Amino acid sequence: MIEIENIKKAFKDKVVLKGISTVFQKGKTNLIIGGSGTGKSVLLKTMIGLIRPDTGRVLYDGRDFYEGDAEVKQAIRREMGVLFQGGALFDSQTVEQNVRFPLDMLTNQSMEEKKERVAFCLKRVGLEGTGQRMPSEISGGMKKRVGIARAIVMNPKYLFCDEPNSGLDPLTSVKIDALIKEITEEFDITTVIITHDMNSVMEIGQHISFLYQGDKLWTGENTEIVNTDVPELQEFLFSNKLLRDLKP
Ligand SMILES: Nc1ncnc2c1ncn2[C@@H]1O[C@H](COP(=O)(O)OP(=O)(O)OP(=O)(O)O)[C@@H](O)[C@H]1O
Repeated sequence: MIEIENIKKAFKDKVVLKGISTVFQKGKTNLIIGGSGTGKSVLLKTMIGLIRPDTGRVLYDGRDFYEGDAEVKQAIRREMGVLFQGGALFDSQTVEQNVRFPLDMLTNQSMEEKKERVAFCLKRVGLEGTGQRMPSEISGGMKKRVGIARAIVMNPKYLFCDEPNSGLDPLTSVKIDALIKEITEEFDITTVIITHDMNSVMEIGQHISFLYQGDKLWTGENTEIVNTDVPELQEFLFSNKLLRDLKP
């Protein structure tokens, strides 16, 4: 579980996060949704330590990420997996080398152990036998799967995904969403996903935080979201025709 409490962040006089509090649950796909420029990426960055919030706390299973000592912070960092937008693969390295990268950087495992772990992760994301291919030889959906394999190779407790469906067609997006949800449940990971894909909201929105201009205006599940009475969320949801047709 990750708890964030009263996270505020401003860049000079531009206030981006106005005091966000929420809880991201273990074994669930926790979505952060909202329109462009509303602070989703900045919030995610404050959670993983790329941007320090001006005030507020981030607690990883009760451990304070910013106020804990250096070892606690280091331990939490090692428990994080991140799926970057676009996959962020190294083009000059094979699929296997890409997935192995965190193990090479952060562990003392033997090459045999690392290869075994990489093979397990590649198999889990449906890419068995592709380790020797180059990123340029595989499709966009496969690249995302490689990114997921790399994000889980260290057996993370916390998984962060920034727009996992960007650049994918609708069918591939559904498959990637389903894979992230399966992995989250199977390995009991606290997964946090930034998205503005309404399909993802309905498919895997087990816990949703809606941001609007740096405030959190709504929290809940996909099953109840269409019943919201928050006007900003209604506007966000029902800009999508499919959902407009479902409007109660
Ligand atoms: N390092 C920075 N310095 C100054 N302003 C920033 C910085 N990072 C983000 N911002 C500003 O913070 C605001 C929120 O940006 P953020 O990237 O979090 O939006 P977002 O909700 O993720 O949007 P999108 O869906 O378009 O990615 C934007 O106005 C952005 O310009």
